[in-house]
Amino acid sequence: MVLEVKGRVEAVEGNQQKLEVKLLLLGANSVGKSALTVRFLTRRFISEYGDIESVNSRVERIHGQEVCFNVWDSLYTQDCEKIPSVSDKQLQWADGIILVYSICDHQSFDVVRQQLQHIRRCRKSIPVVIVANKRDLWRHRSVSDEEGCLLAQSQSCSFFEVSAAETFHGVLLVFHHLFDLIRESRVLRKSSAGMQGIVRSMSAVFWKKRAE
Ligand SMILES: Nc1nc2c(ncn2[C@@H]2O[C@H](COP(=O)(O)OP(=O)(O)OP(=O)(O)O)[C@@H](O)[C@H]2O)c(=O)[nH]1
Repeated sequence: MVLEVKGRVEAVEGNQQKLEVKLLLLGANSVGKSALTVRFLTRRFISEYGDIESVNSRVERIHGQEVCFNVWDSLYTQDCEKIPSVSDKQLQWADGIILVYSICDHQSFDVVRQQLQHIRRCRKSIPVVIVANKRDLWRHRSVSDEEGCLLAQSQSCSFFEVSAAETFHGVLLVFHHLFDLIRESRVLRKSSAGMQGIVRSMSAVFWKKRAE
């Protein structure tokens, strides 16, 4: 079940504003999307998770500011004829994406590669973090960390290897890092919109003067 969530910035007590970010988790079946989500939201690791697609929230204070994380834990549908199980709705909704694969499953790495290609075609500059999960199962590794790193570098993404089963902090780092990327990209968008505004006003003055 997918629950719709509120707007982007909400006023809270006084003049302070609560920042809101929307994070989408994608990746093949059983790579640990729910495990990562639940770890981040509750600090806990539970070994089994239902097949429920959901958006859940958690509010945190980062650098003195309230941040509401809305996390969409998606389901991978194998029978999808279209590009691997990423809908337009998901891509329009998200401020940032976490692409998850399991280090023990090379096919799940291929799914991430395909999903990333699709994402870059639709939303070229959306912040993306690639997460190689199940690091605790290194004895069964079939994807090297170099492969993950190279893919991330080639598509301007960040890369983390974690274990949702083992630690909360590694998982927290992923979500916080994505939050930082989203904040930077918003600042960049704002300043480029500001520049465009200045250029527009200057050219309006210029053309007005020429017309006089
Ligand atoms: N050893 C180990 N097992 C993990 C880890 N993360 C998840 N799992 C296990 O992998 C299985 C699948 O995890 P899920 O979180 O349900 O994976 P998912 O990607 O949400 O799967 P779908 O809901 O099918 O899309 C579960 O049995 C988890 O307990 C991890 O870091 N290490």
